[in-house]
Amino acid sequence: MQWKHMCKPHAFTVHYVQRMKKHRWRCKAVTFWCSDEVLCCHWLQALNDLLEQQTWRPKHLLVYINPYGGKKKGKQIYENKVAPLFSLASISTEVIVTEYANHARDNLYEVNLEKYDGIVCVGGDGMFSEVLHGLIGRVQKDADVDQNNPKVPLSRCNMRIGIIPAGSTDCVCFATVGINDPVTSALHIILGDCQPLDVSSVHHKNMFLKYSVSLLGYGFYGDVLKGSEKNRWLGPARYDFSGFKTFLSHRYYEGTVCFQPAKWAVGSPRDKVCCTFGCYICRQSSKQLEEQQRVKTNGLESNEKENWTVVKGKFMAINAANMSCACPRSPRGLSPAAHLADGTADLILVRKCSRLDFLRHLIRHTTSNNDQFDFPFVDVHRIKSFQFTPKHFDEEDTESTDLGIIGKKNFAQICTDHPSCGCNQLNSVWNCDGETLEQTALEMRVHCQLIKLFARGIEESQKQEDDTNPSRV
Ligand SMILES: CCCCCCCCCCCCC/C=C/[C@@H](O)[C@H](COP(=O)(O)O)NC(=O)CCCCCCCCCCCCCCC
Ligand SMILES: Nc1ncnc2c1ncn2[C@@H]1O[C@H](COP(=O)(O)OP(=O)(O)O)[C@@H](O)[C@H]1O
Ligand SMILES: [Ca+2]
Repeated sequence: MQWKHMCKPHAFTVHYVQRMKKHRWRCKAVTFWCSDEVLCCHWLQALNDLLEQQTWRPKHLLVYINPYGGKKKGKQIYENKVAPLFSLASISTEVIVTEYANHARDNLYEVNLEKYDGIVCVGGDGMFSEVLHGLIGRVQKDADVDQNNPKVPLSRCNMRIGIIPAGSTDCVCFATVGINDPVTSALHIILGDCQPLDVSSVHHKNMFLKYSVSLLGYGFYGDVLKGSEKNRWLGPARYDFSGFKTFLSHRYYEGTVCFQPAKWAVGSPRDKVCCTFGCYICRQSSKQLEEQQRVKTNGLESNEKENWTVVKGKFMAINAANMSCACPRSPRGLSPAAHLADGTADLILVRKCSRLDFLRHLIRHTTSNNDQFDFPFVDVHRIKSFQFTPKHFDEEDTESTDLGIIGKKNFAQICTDHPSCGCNQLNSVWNCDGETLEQTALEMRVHCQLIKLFARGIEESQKQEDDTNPSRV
């Protein structure tokens, strides 16, 4: 709210949020005029008192900008679209434009977090991942939690993160806000929205590798990412180019997947209902998970061996989606019914199939009412953890096999398995929220609601949600 002193009559301006089409929000203003100065002051006082009571709204923010993300417009987007809104809302900021990869992550280990009510990340999913690792790592360090222990319960992060989309895919923003629009994201931050988010930890034996909030994918999405890296100069189009090439190469990879189903979970990956604002399934599932954990720690349940399901095979893709992974390329995402905060991930196994079938499966990601899981070569499971071991995995010789390059000894074997492609690529790489992982054998575990975002999930479409009859927040 802003007040302008005008000689006569007296006036003040209220800025508010208006909902537009397709989850877009805009800041609008209305000016109230009054000839009675005392009455005007009373109104101002009352409105300011109401604003003061909204303690969940941030007042001090720490902002990291990746100037090289997406179309390299991060700094411009922040300065032109976001900073003016923050100053209108009387939010003070400390802005750091990153100078090198991992600058934001390293900085978060040093900075005095108590000075801030939240962190803002201007960039893509890779930049968000950096901030995520900095914040979670910092909180574990302060709480003396060993991140290398895959079984240890992690300490929750209360500091919220806001994402201003300025990257290539921006799927974390799209899947939590409903649109990649810097102004909309800035308004969610200003209003102090809060959306808890599941985070998966990824380990190789007893070594911590990475956290993932969106996609942990092997095979197709790993190869797309790897192939895109040398074409970073193409900007966001590098993924389409690499996607096309990866599709043509039509590789499959052998290995064993073991997973633990999330038995407590209320929903299933084939549900028609999606995760929305105030999601009932997230609330119910996380409550049941907490109850299950309470029973376990109280020793009321015998230490029964937890069920593991084992699937061995030849896979085009193995995708663990912590959230829908909706993005402009795929508006419903890799797993449309996945939830943001239910403590589970959806494990999608796409087995070896023909090129045409794989194309049909991919195309279904782009349309709104087709089920991409409705194929005999696709299985999907709601899980709490999984492990993957590639077939060509030599414990003694991890490094050379992890590079995926076969030695002479194995060559005959790959030629019979893989006659057509003529490549010597045995293993794929993992795509972990847009970063490639060195190791191919790994385990993943979901940590329910480990972090919080300045977002509120996807609001269900309302009839009045159009430009002619907008609704106000
Ligand atoms: C035929 C068209 C098929 C389109 C299928 C689209 C599926 C898209 C699913 C997207 C999942 C996104 C998960 C998020 C990953 C991000 O973390 C991560 C990093 O983002 P950042 O750069 O912002 O930091 N992004 C990515 O890994 C990019 C994944 C993009 C995949 C695009 C695949 C395009 C496939 C095109 C196939 C074309 C076949 C044509 C045959 C004639
Ligand atoms: N100043 C910088 N110089 C080089 N790389 C950076 C810098 N700041 C961040 N990065 C890295 O750039 C990568 C991609 O950033 P991101 O914002 O996700 O863009 P995109 O969506 O185009 O991939 C991330 O891995 C991040 O760590
Ligand atoms: Ca989830």
